[in-house]
Amino acid sequence: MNSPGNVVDVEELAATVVVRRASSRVVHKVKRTGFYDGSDIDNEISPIKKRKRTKTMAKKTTVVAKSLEMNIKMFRKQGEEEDNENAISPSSASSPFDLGVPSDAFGGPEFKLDLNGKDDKEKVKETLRLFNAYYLRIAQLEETRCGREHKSAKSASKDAPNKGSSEAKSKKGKGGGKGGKVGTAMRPDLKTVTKMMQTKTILFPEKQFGALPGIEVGQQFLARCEMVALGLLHGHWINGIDYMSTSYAEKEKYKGYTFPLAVSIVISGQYEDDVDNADDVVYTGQGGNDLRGSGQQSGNQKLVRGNLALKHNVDNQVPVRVIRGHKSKNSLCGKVYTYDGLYKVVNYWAEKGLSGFTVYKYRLKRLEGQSPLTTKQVTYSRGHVPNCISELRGLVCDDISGKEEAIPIPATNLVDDPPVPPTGKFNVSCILDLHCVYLEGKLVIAKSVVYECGPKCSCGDSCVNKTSQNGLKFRFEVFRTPKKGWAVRSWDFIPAGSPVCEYTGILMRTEDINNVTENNYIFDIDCLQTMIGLDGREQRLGDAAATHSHPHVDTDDKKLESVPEFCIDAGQVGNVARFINHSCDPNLFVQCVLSSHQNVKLARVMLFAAENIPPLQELAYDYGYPIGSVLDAEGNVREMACHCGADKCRKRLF
Ligand SMILES: C[S@@+](CC[C@H](N)C(=O)[O-])C[C@H]1O[C@@H](n2cnc3c(N)ncnc32)[C@H](O)[C@@H]1O
Repeated sequence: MNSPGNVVDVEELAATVVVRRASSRVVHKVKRTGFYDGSDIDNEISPIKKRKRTKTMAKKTTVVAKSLEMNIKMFRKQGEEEDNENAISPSSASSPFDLGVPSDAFGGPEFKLDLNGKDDKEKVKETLRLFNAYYLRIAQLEETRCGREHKSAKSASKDAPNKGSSEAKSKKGKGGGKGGKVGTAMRPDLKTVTKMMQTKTILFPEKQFGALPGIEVGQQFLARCEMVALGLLHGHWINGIDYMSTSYAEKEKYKGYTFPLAVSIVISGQYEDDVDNADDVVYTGQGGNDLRGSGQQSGNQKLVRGNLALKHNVDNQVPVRVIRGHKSKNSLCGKVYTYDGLYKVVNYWAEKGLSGFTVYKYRLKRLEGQSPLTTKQVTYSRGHVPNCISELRGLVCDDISGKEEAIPIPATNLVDDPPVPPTGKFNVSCILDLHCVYLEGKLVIAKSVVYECGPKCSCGDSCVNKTSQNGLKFRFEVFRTPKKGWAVRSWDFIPAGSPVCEYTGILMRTEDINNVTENNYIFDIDCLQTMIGLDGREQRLGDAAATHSHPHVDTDDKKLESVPEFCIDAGQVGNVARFINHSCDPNLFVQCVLSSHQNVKLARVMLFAAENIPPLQELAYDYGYPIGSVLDAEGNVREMACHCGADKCRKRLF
């Protein structure tokens, strides 16, 4: 496979243009999607090429073009000077990644990282969780800062209209805020990396070649910075090649190796199909690109920096880690990155490229004995992500929601003979109408309770503090499993922290269902119990203030109510959540949400993505039953075997 356009990630580069140009815009983006999704990159760059423009568009385009030019210059200079070392560096005085946020902004429990006693996989998970926590907090702070500065710049220009607004202009130009100027907001993801460097929470801070423990083939990332946070990628958030510089030659453990030496490459594949023959790759080196996204060469490539490093991988027989970018509408820069494992750099050569300039090519061959490529797994083992419902094998129902949800939820059954559809009535919200703290529409960790704006708030439908009320965002499928009955998966990539769905059903008093023995669809609304850590329940992390000031949490409640007063019974009626199974290593977490009322005993129950979830991976949360806590009608302890398949499976559901 030939992999064009892997020299520089122009989309990443362009993203910085947009962000620097107008902070308020970025904030808007961040608000809408959580991660800056880069969806306006094309809109920003392509106008350069468009002939028909309005006057405003032409002006806007000039600004963008100038900014792009500046970024390109900065990028080139950086590339020349830095030899790829620490391109994202908190120590650099002129670093565009200065944090500029109050140091007390990160006091919450979500910013703690304790890797003691954790295995490699858990360390990766925890580090990514921390990345998300920092990211969302920083995005929120940026939003506040930019809003404040724009407001003060505006009022300054109002106050001094006759001075040619020089004061206002200077305010606008220089910006009073820490860590950025008005109109020069920085990307929260880059700031997040800086924060993680400062707090020494990058998982593998030292560059090293080879596989990194806990990072598995097929793991997906929303942004390059997530990979930087782990150490999978290091220095550069734009370059396609990350390498160890000549300074490593002085280290004893690298005696005998020639440096620079490449550790990872990013292939910015444009199409899913690119990966079909992905065991064998011809990779184009770096340099000589016009950096404008045309993919065209505008000069000769040289055998320096990353290109020289890859040559040394051939000479030293050192493999590189390969990361592929795939288009995705849910992600920063419109891409999701997948770690595809280690590749041997077999050989290299120089040739005249299509534009007549010299390019370096490297043949890469995937090392044997690694887990199969996930894209192949998706295609051949798990079945490929269908384009439409008619492609589904074993289809037993077109839409279990009966058009109640905006996106249909098909059900498939390749297990039963004859195949049967799931039973039960569908309902999008809890029957008996019951009814915050979102950071950019996402949550990275369960809080005691999240307060959302309700229907009586004047904020309107577009309010970001109504995230859980906006219906399904992802395409789900209910499918039959051999050992767990029905299960749910998504056809879309689900970014960490996204609301997935609510758990709906009939709202019941717990005492009324206590005599019902066989109902596997009861969800205790145990928000109060988890808030105050009753009955051995794990106390959810959250702001203590909310807990203590809550009108429905008083001392008597604490004493009396170790059993939740209410529950949601989805046995007969419910939505897609009733088919979501338990896992001892879950990819979802449970969150209590209050919106139209303040009674925590009747909170809504939402499921959120605990990590980046690739398409077709089964969705699951931890049911959280303490072993021995479920009794039958005679009071005997009931047992149920767990078939979640997690490495650390507890073997019993209850
Ligand atoms: C809320 S329902 C989930 C959907 C269910 N699988 C179905 O077919 O409708 C909960 C029930 O699913 C099954 N289940 C969920 N997770 C399981 C697991 N990890 N291992 C075994 N059974 C599981 C158990 O029967 C459990 O009582």
